[in-house]
Amino acid sequence: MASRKPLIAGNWKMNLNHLEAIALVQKLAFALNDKDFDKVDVAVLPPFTDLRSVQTLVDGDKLRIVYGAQDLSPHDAGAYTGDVSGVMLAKLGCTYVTIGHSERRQYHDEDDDLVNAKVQAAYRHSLTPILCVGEGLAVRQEGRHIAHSLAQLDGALRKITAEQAKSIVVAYEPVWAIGTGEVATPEDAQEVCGALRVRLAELYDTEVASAVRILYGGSVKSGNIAGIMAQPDVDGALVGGASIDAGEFAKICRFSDMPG
Ligand SMILES: O=C(CO)COP(=O)(O)O
Repeated sequence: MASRKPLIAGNWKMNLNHLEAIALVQKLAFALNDKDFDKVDVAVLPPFTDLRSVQTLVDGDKLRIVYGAQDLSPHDAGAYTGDVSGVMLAKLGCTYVTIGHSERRQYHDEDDDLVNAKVQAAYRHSLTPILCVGEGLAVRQEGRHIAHSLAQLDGALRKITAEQAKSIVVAYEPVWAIGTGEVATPEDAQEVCGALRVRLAELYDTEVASAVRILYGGSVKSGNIAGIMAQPDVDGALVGGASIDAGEFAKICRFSDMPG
């Protein structure tokens, strides 16, 4: 069994300007210490417009916080007005890029083919995808949540080699739990995260399956993180709303101190 270092990633969504971004990362750096970073990887995923400011702060103060973007273009350069490429994100020192978030699937009609093209683009530029999968309420009520999430995983990983897949981060984010305060139970999270790991073993092998970090996302707070992290196939969290409050996010990063 590979030991997987937990990852707590904060998806700021469309919140915080570059000055607010600097303030938040400074507060977070102040709240966390080396012992925390030895136990957990901490990432922030700000809007594109904040990335340069975050890079300057992280580099200048040699912070152990890493950062990434919330999306990227499937193309590397060219006439794609408004898009941002993996080349640009890599140049800004991004470690991660979120791909296939349900809000992109919903509001920008992103399908599995586009998600797959974006995953390939991320790997072309040595960015680690945080691939988001997860079902909406209707699918959950029909009991098809596992099949739905596995199909999204299959679609995203087409043409991705075992060597590449080993480093991917998969985030299970049931849409009905995002921003609703309706957190999945730890058992719900484990059920799908476990099934995703089994699928990784089927698509590749057990080495890949045991290396990949699988996160849970959806109304994660300091009060529910411990129970979620206690699940064997949950290796971290993708945090939305609670990640733009430095104190609350720091508590989530210290999940081992939180009551279960
Ligand atoms: O979408 C999410 C993270 O990507 C989850 O958002 P909330 O934590 O606000 O529910």
